[in-house]
Amino acid sequence: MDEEKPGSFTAREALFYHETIRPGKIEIIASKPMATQRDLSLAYSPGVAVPVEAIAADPSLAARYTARSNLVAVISNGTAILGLGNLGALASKPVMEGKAVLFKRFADVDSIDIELDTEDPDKFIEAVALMEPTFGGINLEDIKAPECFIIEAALRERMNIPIMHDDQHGTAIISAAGLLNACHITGRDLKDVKIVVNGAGAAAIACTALIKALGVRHDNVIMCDRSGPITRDRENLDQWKSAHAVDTDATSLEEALVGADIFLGLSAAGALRPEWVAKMADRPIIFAMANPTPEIMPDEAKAVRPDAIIATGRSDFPNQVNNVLGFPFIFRGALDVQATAINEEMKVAAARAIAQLARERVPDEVAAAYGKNHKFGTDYIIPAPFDPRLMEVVSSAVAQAAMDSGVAKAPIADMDAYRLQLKARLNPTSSVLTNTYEIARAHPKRVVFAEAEEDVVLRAAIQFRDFGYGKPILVGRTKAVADKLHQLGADNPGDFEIQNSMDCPYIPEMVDYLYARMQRKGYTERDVRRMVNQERNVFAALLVALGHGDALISGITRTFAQTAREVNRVLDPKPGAIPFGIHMLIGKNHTTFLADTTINERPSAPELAHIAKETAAVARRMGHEPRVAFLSYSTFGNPSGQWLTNIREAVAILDTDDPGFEYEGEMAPDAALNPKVMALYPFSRLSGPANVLIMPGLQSANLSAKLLRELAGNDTIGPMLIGMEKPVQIAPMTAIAPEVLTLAVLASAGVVG
Ligand SMILES: NC(=O)C1=CN([C@@H]2O[C@H](COP(=O)(O)OP(=O)(O)OC[C@H]3O[C@@H](n4cnc5c(N)ncnc54)[C@H](OP(=O)(O)O)[C@@H]3O)[C@@H](O)[C@H]2O)C=CC1
Ligand SMILES: CC(=O)C(=O)O
Ligand SMILES: [Mg+2]
Repeated sequence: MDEEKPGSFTAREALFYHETIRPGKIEIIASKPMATQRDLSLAYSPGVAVPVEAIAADPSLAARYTARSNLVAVISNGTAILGLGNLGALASKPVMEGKAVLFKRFADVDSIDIELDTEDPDKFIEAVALMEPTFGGINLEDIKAPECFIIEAALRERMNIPIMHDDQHGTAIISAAGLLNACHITGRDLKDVKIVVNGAGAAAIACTALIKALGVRHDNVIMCDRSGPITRDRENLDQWKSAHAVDTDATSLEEALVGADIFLGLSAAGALRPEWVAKMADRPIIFAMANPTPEIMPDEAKAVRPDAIIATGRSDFPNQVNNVLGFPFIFRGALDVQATAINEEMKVAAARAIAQLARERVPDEVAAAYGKNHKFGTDYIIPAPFDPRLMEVVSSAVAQAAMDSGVAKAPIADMDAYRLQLKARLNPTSSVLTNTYEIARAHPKRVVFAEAEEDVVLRAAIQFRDFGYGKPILVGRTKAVADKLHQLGADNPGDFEIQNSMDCPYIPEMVDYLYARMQRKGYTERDVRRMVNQERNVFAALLVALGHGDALISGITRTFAQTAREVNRVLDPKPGAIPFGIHMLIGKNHTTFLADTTINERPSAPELAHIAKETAAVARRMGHEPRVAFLSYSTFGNPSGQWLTNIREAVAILDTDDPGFEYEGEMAPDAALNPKVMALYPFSRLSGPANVLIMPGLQSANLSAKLLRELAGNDTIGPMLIGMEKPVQIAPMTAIAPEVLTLAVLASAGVVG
């Protein structure tokens, strides 16, 4: 590979990536504790004998007591590594490790690579078949044709778990999805299109079979291999190639391409020349899918045919048609229903689900990951691999098709619940917030977005409306906001309520209201009028104060302190309340509330007690039974120190108030969170690890929230502002649209505020 690859990486960087941290790309992590003698006894001898005997008596229990049902082998012999050819089993290992990582990253499927050093299909088949007890599924990879067809067919016959040769069927599903969409965009009907397929190996044969099953006519497809078009009169064709032979006068790829609508390349780097592309039909569709270097580079094709839709297998160009969009999600769905096979119905369902997804609005996580706004069209015919919706949409479609076609051993009873579970599987935040989203949807409120001219805010507001969480009220210059709504592709942009302080009918009542509050603080009516007209947070807060909106979200364009100051001119704390902030930390298996992370520098004992009660109430509203720990560097007086008094007094206040939840303190984080350390304090009133942590001061609180996010990889929501008379949320200036949306939904659902 060249040393410099424009816009992406050098060969040295690729080697460094593979070498650094630890060699390779995977490691195995235990899913159970293995810290004590007891853990050892349970996990290994003698405890392990119990599940052994249970599985011997009932093999289906392997799904319950072992990792098998979520474990897929990626198996190759290295005879067709990407488009690099037969470089042997060992050399294929980086690709197979990579596929294993993609299984985990995109669909939470555990996966291990296996490289078999044989080109003999019989030996390969025997080796894989013997591994059936180990795996819930087998993903065959980079095995050349025609051996791959023999191997896959034999294994499907012999084994009772899903087997898929990814280069055949994964690729076929994705390219079919891309093709459906490219034809839709160019106004073509599959039954009329003329296609040239270059390559007649594993991927090409399977892709061609699938598009024919979807309606492309046999005689409209010319397949070429290294010797040119595969015609009926060619000799020595194997059964897989001859199945796609046609009668044609074309004697070369170049001739076959004259007037063709579509080029499907599954062959080798540079196999397609620009001058041949020039002879294709109007608005040609070019899928140059050879990896790592396509049959033609997109800029070369565009130079001769600016009207073309171009896709490659690579992630550094638009339209990545690559089986990574398929295999993780196809196996996820197949494993979840314990499918005995991956059949045609499941493949077609996956292809249609992927094609449909590309036509829907792209969420902001994806726009943020790719640094651009994908919109269905020439440069976006297929979803991007980091699109978090893929798992929910594709896996559920595959699972449903497996059930409908009778290959599911464990059908799913509640598909809606399964979809939610899929969504939560990669993103624990979404499961933690499911309730909140439902509450917001059930009682939609009017939320004022104070900074609607900002892209992130406007995207959040659009989704707030489109997902049915409530009615956004957009504050900004009317034309600027309206233009942005068009730019961002909002549906029915005219339906949004835009409030502009320059022409707002509520200005007189706003000025009266604010003047009454500020006249004895040294402000003239004119000062107040200017403030209402010029300070968007003041104007937005006034909309809420006067009942023209129910909640307020701001924070993107000013610091937290400044935004809070402006809002405070208009809105007061709730009677008797102390405003403070909560960060919610979401890990894979825990949700923790941390307070006050935002406002009170050294809270007094009554303030700490108040913060504890309010935070416990928020935790409960979000579905968590609160166990509150007042944190300190000291656990029950050890070591002693001068800063403990107000924490102890706060605990004493709760003792008197009997607040109806568990609390304890003062304690260090390990005594609050680690069961073994907790056991040293049997008198502690916490029945389990704390999930609400009341911090002794702002320094430690704010630092902890940020450290836990940066170093421990927790997802963080917040700060969530508590204690204002109307729900107000102030997003961090660095927030992206999904974070703004979450805060808006939390405010609207009345869960915080
Ligand atoms: N984007 C994606 O997701 C995927 C892309 N691919 C790519 O598809 C290609 C083929 O992979 P796979 O099917 O697994 O491999 P195979 O070894 O099974 O097949 C290779 C095929 O390509 C043909 N071929 C090679 N060079 C040329 C050429 N210059 N002109 C015409 N045909 C040629 C071979 O012809 P012959 O039969 O005459 O030897 C053979 O039919 C690879 O580049 C691979 O990276 C594969 C899977 C997924
Ligand atoms: C993507 C893939 O599987 C290949 O190129 O072989
Ligand atoms: Mg492959």
